[in-house]
Amino acid sequence: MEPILQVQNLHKKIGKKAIIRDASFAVMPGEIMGFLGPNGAGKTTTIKMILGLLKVDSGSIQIGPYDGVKDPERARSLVGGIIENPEMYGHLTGRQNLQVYANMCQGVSRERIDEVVRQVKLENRIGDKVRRYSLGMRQRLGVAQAILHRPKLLILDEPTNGLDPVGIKELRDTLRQLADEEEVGVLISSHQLAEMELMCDRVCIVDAGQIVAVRDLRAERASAGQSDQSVPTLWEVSDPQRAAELLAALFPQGEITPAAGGVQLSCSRKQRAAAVRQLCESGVEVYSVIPHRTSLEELFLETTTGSKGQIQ
Ligand SMILES: Nc1ncnc2c1ncn2[C@@H]1O[C@H](COP(=O)(O)OP(=O)(O)OP(=O)(O)O)[C@@H](O)[C@H]1O
Repeated sequence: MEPILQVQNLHKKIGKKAIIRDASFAVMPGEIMGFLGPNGAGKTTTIKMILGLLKVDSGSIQIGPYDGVKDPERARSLVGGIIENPEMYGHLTGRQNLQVYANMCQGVSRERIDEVVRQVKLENRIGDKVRRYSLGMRQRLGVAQAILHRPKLLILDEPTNGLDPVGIKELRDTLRQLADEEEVGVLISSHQLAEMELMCDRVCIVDAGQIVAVRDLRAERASAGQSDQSVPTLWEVSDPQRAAELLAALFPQGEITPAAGGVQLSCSRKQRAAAVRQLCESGVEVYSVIPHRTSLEELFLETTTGSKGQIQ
């Protein structure tokens, strides 16, 4: 399968400052890709170049079969985007807003408007004036507007800003459905790491204008529980000292450290099963066994410096 977006060796200077340095990443059809980074890392600048709102200094942006730099119009016909809060007319209804936008696109029928309204689950409120909408409803109307022309790539810059948990979940469901059912590739920037961990198939972390990590969360989720890799594991037990002795006897190579309510020891799935048996047979009660996987927040903090404008 070919990527719907392929960014390669992208560079951008503003004034004398290098804002983006040699950035390369791809988004596949049907994939939700998180675009993460500290304030000032260069996310919006990259997104603006992909959307054709900012000139590229060097490097390439391929959108489907089209060259985004040399053939911007055709390339952008495949893209829908929202940068921060979508602009809407508050005195018009949701449907009228979509109609205004549809009039600027070619071939958007009334049926298509009905279809996107259903997709973003605004059927019950589409006849209300937009000034009465919650932020979450405005965001979903923004998504409806962005997908009216059936883009293959949807780009959202910080769409979860200011949304409450219900609004975030609704947006997540809408994007998941677009990715799964219509094979739309989604590039979404956000600072909400826990939310991105739930929403994204992969994440790309940018720091000081460079891509510093790409992580395949979907593959990690699929392999979780199946892989027999050794991972740091927290053992919450009735008698931590006795547990430490028993675990040390069972795994002489292992490093056992005290932890809240128990001990910590790295072990594989099979080793965990053997250890639980041993502890229980020896009269130590096991309350929980928690394998620890690196969270997105930990990866983010490890790979980013905070983009304090150190590049020139
Ligand atoms: N028009 C401009 N003139 C000068 N510097 C700019 C301009 N636009 C962006 N920058 C600088 O480029 C860097 C990257 O900004 P950008 O908005 O792309 O970051 P971001 O990752 O989207 O940050 P945030 O998470 O805060 O939105 C910042 O240092 C910013 O100050």
